[in-house]
Amino acid sequence: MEKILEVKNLTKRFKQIAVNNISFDVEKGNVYGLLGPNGSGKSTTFGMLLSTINPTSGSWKWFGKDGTDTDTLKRIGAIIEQPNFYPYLSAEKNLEIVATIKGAPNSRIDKVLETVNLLARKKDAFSTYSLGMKQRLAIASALLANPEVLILDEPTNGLDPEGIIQIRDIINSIAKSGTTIIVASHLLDEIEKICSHVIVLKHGTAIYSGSVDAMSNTKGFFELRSDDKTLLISALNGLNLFSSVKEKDQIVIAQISEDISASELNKKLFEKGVFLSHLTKKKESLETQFLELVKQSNS
Ligand SMILES: Nc1ncnc2c1ncn2[C@@H]1O[C@H](COP(=O)(O)OP(=O)(O)OP(=O)(O)O)[C@@H](O)[C@H]1O
Repeated sequence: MEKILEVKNLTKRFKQIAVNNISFDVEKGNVYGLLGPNGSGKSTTFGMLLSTINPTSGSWKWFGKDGTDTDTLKRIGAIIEQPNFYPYLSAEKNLEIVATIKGAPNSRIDKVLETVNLLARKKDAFSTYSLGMKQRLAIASALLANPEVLILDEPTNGLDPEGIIQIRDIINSIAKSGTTIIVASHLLDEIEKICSHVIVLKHGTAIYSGSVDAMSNTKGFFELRSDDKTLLISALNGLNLFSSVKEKDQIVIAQISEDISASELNKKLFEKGVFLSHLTKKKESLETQFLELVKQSNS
């Protein structure tokens, strides 16, 4: 798989450490999330990768080339802060100005407005746009020069639920067209819905880097109940299928280490003389696993 970005031991220290020795790769065609609470170093990371903040140490390559020069920047569409559009000009006229600055052809304007669902409103003044429409226009503007990578910093900040869904759908459709996307967010739900890969930042340190699927890749657990709890627990322990067997509020919880279906387990327990009054197979939500990950990094 072609590498778009390779980051090695990137560090930024202001008075305090903002980004602490992070390394990750971005492969072509995927959507990467930089996930972390406010102040965890997301914007600083983008700033360094876009050459607006000097790193303290570390290195990176865009498209196999060291650092970020002007040629590289032409291949990247980024929205780090709300761009300044002229309020009294239409979306179309604003994009004409951006197209001239970026050297993009005006023929791209309708195409990018269509991508962000603003084509029908292109003649309207920017000042009449809702916050969600303004954000969508910013995305259109970043797409004008047909970038290979799109970088978005908290793209749904301040938007209502409908606006959030619209932005999310647009990001998903841009990703489907093959553009690599790196998006920073403090919202786990957003990352889960948009991204294939995630780098979790905490106080500037990457505490997880990998696929979103792998982050949620536990086999889950069974909840079981039986009149003879002692026999149930000893039978479960004897099966060697579980990493732990615990009791919680009259329910026995068995963390699965070897894949097994509920019906297979029921049969095995029945053979050992255990009669179940309750059996369900569950999986922790990504949120629970995320909190577990953050907790582990504290210890
Ligand atoms: N110019 C600066 N001077 C001093 N400290 C800074 C500067 N920029 C950022 N920081 C600090 O670096 C840390 C990381 O900030 P950063 O903005 O990168 O985090 P973030 O995850 O993007 O959060 P947010 O979403 O709130 O912007 C914070 O402690 C912040 O106060």
